[in-house]
Amino acid sequence: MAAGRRTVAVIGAGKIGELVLSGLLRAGWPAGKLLASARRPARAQELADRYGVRTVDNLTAVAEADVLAVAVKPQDAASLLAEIGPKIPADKLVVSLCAGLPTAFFARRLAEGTPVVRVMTNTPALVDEAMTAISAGPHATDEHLAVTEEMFTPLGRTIRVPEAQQDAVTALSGSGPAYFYYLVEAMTDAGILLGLPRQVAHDLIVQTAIGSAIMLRDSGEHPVKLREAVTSPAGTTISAVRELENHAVRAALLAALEAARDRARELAAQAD
Ligand SMILES: NC(=O)C1=CN([C@@H]2O[C@H](COP(=O)(O)OP(=O)(O)OC[C@H]3O[C@@H](n4cnc5c(N)ncnc54)[C@H](OP(=O)(O)O)[C@@H]3O)[C@@H](O)[C@H]2O)C=CC1
Ligand SMILES: O=C(O)[C@@H]1CCC=N1
Repeated sequence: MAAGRRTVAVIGAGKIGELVLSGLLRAGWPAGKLLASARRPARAQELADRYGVRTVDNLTAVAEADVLAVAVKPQDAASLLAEIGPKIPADKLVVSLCAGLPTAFFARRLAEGTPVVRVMTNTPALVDEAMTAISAGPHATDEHLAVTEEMFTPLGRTIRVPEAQQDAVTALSGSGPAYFYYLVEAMTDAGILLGLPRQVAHDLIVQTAIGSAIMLRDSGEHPVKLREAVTSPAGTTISAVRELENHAVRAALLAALEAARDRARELAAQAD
C-alpha cells in the first residue's frame, strides 16, 4: 500500500474518532474518502450532518475502506473484532487508536498477514497540536507507517516509537492534556483563594500556560533553566516551589503516571 489519499473508515467515531475525522477534513482529505461508523444511529446522523461524511455500518466500512481506524474504547474492542475481524481482508491496514491494547490483540483476531499499526494521539488534535506516537505491529511495513503518518501529521506532531513504549506514551502524552487542565483548574482556584475574580484568575493562568508552553517548544532551553529564570533569590517563586516540594508534587506526578501506565496494562488484560 503506497502512501496517498486512501479511503479511511473511523470505526467507533466517538470523541477521538471525531477528532481524526475533523482533522483530516481540515487537512483537505476529501470527504468522499472518509467513512465513519457509530453504535447509535443518532450519533451517526450527528457526524453526517456536521462533517458531510458518509456514515455506514461496520461491515460496509470494512468492505469499502483501505484503512480501518479503530477508535472504540478498549473494553469494546473484542466484541467489535468478533464482528468485523473475520471479514477484514489481509490487504487492509488496521490502525488502532485504543489505549493499552497491543497489536497482538488485533493480530489474533485478524486474517494472517493483516498489517496492524498502533497509534496514541491526544485531544489537542482539535487545534492541530496533537502529539501522536506511531508503532508498527505485525506485518506493518514502512509504507504502512507512512500512510499512518500521512493521516496524523496534519493533526500535529508525530513520532515513531517501539510498541513496547506505547503504554508509557499513553500515560504521558495520551492522558497528558488532562494533567495540564487539572493544573489550570487548581491554579484558578488558588487565584480565587488569593481574592482574584474567577474570570481574571482563569485568563491569567491560561495565557501563562500558553506562553510557558511556547517557550518550552521554541526556546530550546531545558525546563530547569526556564524555571530558574523566574525564580529570584529570596523572591516569591521559591516560596511557592518550597511548598510544591513539601507536598511532594514531583513524587505525586511520578506515581500518577505509573498508575496510568499500569491501568493501560490492566485494560489490555481485561480486554482479552
Ligand atoms: N479521549 C482521549 O483523550 C483519548 C482516547 N484514546 C482512545 O481512543 C478510543 C476512543 O476513546 P474516546 O473517543 O474517548 O471514547 P468514546 O466513547 O467517545 O468513543 C468510542 C465510540 O465507539 C463507539 N462504539 C463502541 N462500540 C462500537 C461498535 N461495536 N461499533 C461502532 N461503534 C462503536 C461508541 O459508541 P457509544 O457512543 O454508543 O458508546 C463511541 O461513540 C479509546 O480506545 C481510547 O483509549 C486515545 C487517546 C486519547
Ligand atoms: O483515559 C483514557 O483511557 C484515554 C487514553 C488516553 C487518554 N484518554
